[in-house]
Amino acid sequence: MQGLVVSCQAFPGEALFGSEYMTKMAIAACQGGASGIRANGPQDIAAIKQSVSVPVIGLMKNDLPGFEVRITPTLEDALIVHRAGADIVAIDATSRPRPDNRSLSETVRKLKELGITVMADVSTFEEGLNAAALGVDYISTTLSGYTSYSRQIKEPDLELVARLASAVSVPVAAEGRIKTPEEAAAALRLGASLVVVGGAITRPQMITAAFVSTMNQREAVSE
Ligand SMILES: CC(=O)N[C@H](C=O)[C@@H](O)[C@H](O)[C@H](O)COP(=O)(O)O
Repeated sequence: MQGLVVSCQAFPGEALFGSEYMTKMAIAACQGGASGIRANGPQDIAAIKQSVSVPVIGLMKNDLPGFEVRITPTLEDALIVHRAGADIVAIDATSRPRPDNRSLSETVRKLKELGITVMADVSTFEEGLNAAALGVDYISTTLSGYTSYSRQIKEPDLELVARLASAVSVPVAAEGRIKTPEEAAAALRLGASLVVVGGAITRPQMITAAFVSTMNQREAVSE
């Protein structure tokens, strides 16, 4: 898979929460030329798979008390995502403790034994190298800025994209805080095979808030 992957995710409390809305988002993304969809939870994954022909990267966000890992944190979660029909299963590929007490390496080994295609969501260069050595199929910069020890920047971490793309042989996805087509194109120039864009395409409340905030700043300047 190459090109633009649109992440279609909404959570309880968001106006577009629900598989029906996420499926429509996925169809709209495909009409616009998306090469893939990223989706959360077995219901959304199964519904989207029935409606689009592009590959689906599935994950399962699971917030378990006492654990920081939340993107498909256990082997069982990964198998649920796989059974729901995901073509690629995205998992947290940090070394933080996992709720099922399995190491990342054991989790990847079991998934690969089952022939499952794995995307490693990482927050640092070292985590990317480690994931590549474990035999994952894709590496994504998803978690940069979302672990306490990774780079904390407001922009997409294109430096991490470039470093990983030049160091590993598996495809690298640029993911996280990509807001403009120009940033997405820059990620490709830096070596990304895929660019995953979520909120900037599929979260209208976030897009609206960005408009409102910038408009308010301009008003404040002209007052
Ligand atoms: C950190 C985390 O939990 N990321 C999640 C991963 O699936 C999603 O909440 C993001 O929307 C996705 O990564 C796309 O990123 P952005 O919405 O910034 O384009």
